[in-house]
Amino acid sequence: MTDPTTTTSTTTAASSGATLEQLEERVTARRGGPEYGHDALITCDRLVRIFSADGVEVQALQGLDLLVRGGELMALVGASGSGKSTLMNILAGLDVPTAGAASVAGFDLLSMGAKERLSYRRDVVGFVWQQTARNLLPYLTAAQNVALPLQLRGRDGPREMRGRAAKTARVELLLGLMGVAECRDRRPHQMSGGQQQRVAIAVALANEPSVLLADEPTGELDSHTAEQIFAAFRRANEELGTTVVIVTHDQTVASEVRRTVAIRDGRTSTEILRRTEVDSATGQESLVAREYAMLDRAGRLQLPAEYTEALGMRDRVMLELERDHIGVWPDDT
Ligand SMILES: Nc1ncnc2c1ncn2[C@@H]1O[C@H](COP(=O)(O)OP(=O)(O)OP(=O)(O)O)[C@@H](O)[C@H]1O
Repeated sequence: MTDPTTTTSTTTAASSGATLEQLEERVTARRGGPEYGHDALITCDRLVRIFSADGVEVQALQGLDLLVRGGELMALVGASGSGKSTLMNILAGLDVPTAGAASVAGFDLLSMGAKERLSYRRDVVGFVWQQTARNLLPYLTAAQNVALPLQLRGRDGPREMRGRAAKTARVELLLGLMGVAECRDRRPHQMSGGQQQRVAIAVALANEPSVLLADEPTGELDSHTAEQIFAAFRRANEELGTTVVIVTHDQTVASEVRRTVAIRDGRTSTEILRRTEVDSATGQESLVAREYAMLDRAGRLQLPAEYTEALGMRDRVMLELERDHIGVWPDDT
């Protein structure tokens, strides 16, 4: 490895030595490449959301990039105020970003009109909120709550779902899948918090959404009940193929998914991927987790605070391009 202290210019290391023709070729090749997020179900591209309250601006999202592929079950984590709920409200179609781009299942979340937004919220995304009371209508039974979205879709829905028998069958199927079939004729106040949340997931799944969004769905529940709720999300993901995004503070939930994305100061900062590895000698399976930092489209990287603080890195760092990695050193001038 070269001694970083002798390096005078590092930012041009990647391009130094390239001829003008080679640089032009690289730019042309990049232009012809696939669009960002072309194969993703959810694409957030440099998403910005600024709130103004009493003349004060709050930048809740500061250029957030996120791609979620169809069929994923993933968790979003982050400190209070990092922008998780703001992102969920945008993905749910309840709020509109200030700038950037966001699309879900081909719907452009910035440009869609009122009518399109309504059908997006009714048919493309389902959501489950933390407050159990917010998810269900108190004067309807569990079965009636699940049937409501099907009735609201009415004539716009698929032909095979228009008859009363088909609707009843779907309600039964979803309540069964969520393990709350016995609650079908009960109103919310006659159910436990956990049962209410599982009925809420059934409601959210009624119109076969592409994406199920949940904002702290286990926040009001004890850990055993939280596990049951998480198992219900997993069943929705595995048996119905629904893409699931869960915002959670719950470490158990976050560690049970294959992908956990952390948000910091309105941007995605790190990501943990978990995969099953089989020991070639013993044949034993184990779950291996690996943490990654996010590199945004402009090449910006957020270094973990504990790393930069440990080495006293501030304002400026030195970079060195090596054959298979980039070195980062504290500025010693
Ligand atoms: N409607 C609003 N008006 C003004 N500021 C807002 C509004 N909604 C959110 N904010 C601010 O935006 C930032 C991000 O808030 P957000 O609710 O998205 O964070 P969060 O990560 O979900 O936090 P928590 O985990 O506490 O729910 C915070 O500083 C918050 O005060």
